[in-house]
Amino acid sequence: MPVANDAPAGDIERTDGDAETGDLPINELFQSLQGEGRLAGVPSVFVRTSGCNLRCWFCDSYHTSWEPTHDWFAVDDVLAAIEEYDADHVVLTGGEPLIHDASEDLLERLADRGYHTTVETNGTVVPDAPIDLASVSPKLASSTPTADRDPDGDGEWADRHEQRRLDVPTLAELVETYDTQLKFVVTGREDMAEIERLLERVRDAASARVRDDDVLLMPEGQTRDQLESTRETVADLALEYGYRYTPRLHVDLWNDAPGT
Ligand SMILES: C[S@@+](CC[C@H](N)C(=O)[O-])C[C@H]1O[C@@H](n2cnc3c(N)ncnc32)[C@H](O)[C@@H]1O
Ligand SMILES: Nc1nc2[nH]cc(C(=O)O)c2c(=O)[nH]1
Ligand code: SF4
Ligand SMILES: [Mg+2]
Repeated sequence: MPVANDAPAGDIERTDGDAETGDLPINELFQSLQGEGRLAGVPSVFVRTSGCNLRCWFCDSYHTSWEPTHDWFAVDDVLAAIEEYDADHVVLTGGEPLIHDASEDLLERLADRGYHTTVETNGTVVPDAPIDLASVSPKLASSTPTADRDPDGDGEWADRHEQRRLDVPTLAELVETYDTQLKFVVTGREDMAEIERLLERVRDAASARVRDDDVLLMPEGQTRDQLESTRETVADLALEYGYRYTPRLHVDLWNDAPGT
């Protein structure tokens, strides 16, 4: 049973800190099954930081990007909350977790304690920290919040999002530094040309190999109903192009319930 409001995160002491104190803005902390990627199905503790440098129109974590909410917690208290669960795997996500320096501290200390760490990231920042699986989700043109798709306004974020969303040298460095999966949110066949082009550029720029096996296509959709209309198309594209398909297991199981 996924844990939401009664999670230990609700019990850990709130600090009045800010970024300069080394604290982290935490939106939620809960246990669930990893729903996406190579480790789908593995029980994991999720730490969701708040704040993002991008604004995907489809963001399923609206309260970490478009309208961020959080409390500030000392890294010690985040660790204590994680340790209350019987889990070996920790997933650091957001928002964009790597825009916070304190994420590096958290990752170091999780590694010291023997946890397997996955970081869910948009691939625009290279951290200086140990990570077991970098789960990188580069953002395609179809993610840009143009005026007709902006959930919050009139396309004010479109230019900034467009300028920041892809950074090939950063993606290449992530691939070289970490065991990496590249997990693309796919809205339809139109996305494939950009994925192919981007992979070619990353493969040219990186000294490490990117196998087709490390490339995952994930259907866009925040709810079961939305996935109903994208998953088969995306599965067919994975077969056609020879990439991996990843489900969104948590959405299949619990729809869009918080803390899952
Ligand atoms: C909320 S993001 C947080 C981590 C990081 N900011 C990123 O985008 O990778 C977590 C994962 O959810 C994916 N995601 C967000 N909204 C989605 C949607 N509507 N459908 C499918 N995947 C989505 C992201 O691409 C990413 O892989
Ligand atoms: N169960 C579950 N698996 C996930 N994998 C990546 C997630 C994320 O939001 O980063 C996520 C999430 O929110 N829930
Ligand atoms: S990069 Fe991640 S957290 Fe940021 S808006 Fe896109 S999906 Fe949401
Ligand atoms: Mg999620």
